[in-house]
Amino acid sequence: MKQEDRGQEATLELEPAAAAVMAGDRIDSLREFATDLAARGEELGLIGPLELPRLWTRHLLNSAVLAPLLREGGRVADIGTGGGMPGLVLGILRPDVEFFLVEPMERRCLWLNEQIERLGLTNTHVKRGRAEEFHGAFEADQITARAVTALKKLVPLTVPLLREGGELLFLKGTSIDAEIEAAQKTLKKHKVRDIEVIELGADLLSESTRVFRAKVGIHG
Ligand SMILES: C[S@@+](CC[C@H](N)C(=O)[O-])C[C@H]1O[C@@H](n2cnc3c(N)ncnc32)[C@H](O)[C@@H]1O
Repeated sequence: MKQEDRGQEATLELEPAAAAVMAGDRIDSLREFATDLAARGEELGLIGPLELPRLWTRHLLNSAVLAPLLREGGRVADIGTGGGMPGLVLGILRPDVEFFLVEPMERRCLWLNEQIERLGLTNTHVKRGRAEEFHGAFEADQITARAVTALKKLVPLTVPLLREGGELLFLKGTSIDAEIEAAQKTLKKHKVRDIEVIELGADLLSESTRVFRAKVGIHG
């Protein structure tokens, strides 16, 4: 084993027991993605140099907590997928759902398409461009996003991509209450209702995840 390989092995987080519980029979594909992301993610600018020791908990499983919230047979648009979180992870975990991964950066789209092909994910498709470029081009039942922008800007980018009665599911940090406060006018304007902030993963992960969940429109 080369010296640099030993160095990487020492810093990469061991797979937590929760991974197999959360991924079920999709665990092998999730492991394949984790291995490639750990090996090439930093070089490709997909994850920061400090992320390897928390790749599973902070990135892969933090994304995976959304999987049980996705509607069976529905269509999900993940906005700003970057290196794959949460959209590609969810595409692995929920083969019954169709995913559109919306990402403007060419290099990231190439990476996502490579992973989709390698893992044989026939349910997952990359849409290269900014969310606003797809307004009127397609509709989703649910929209996911992580670390793209604050709620006040994210809502106008995403709501036009949602069908009536569709749902927003945004992975957010501790700033979410302040973000909701700052976005009050925008939320009202875009008919965002039934707003909840839910904590997910507390039973399985050392760190739970905060999710902004809301419906959009008058019906459904
Ligand atoms: C900080 S990265 C987060 C990537 C990934 N969601 C994650 O959590 O690891 C933000 C991503 O959003 C993308 N992005 C920024 N503005 C966007 C827009 N208007 N529509 C779609 N994607 C956007 C960027 O290209 C980038 O890949």
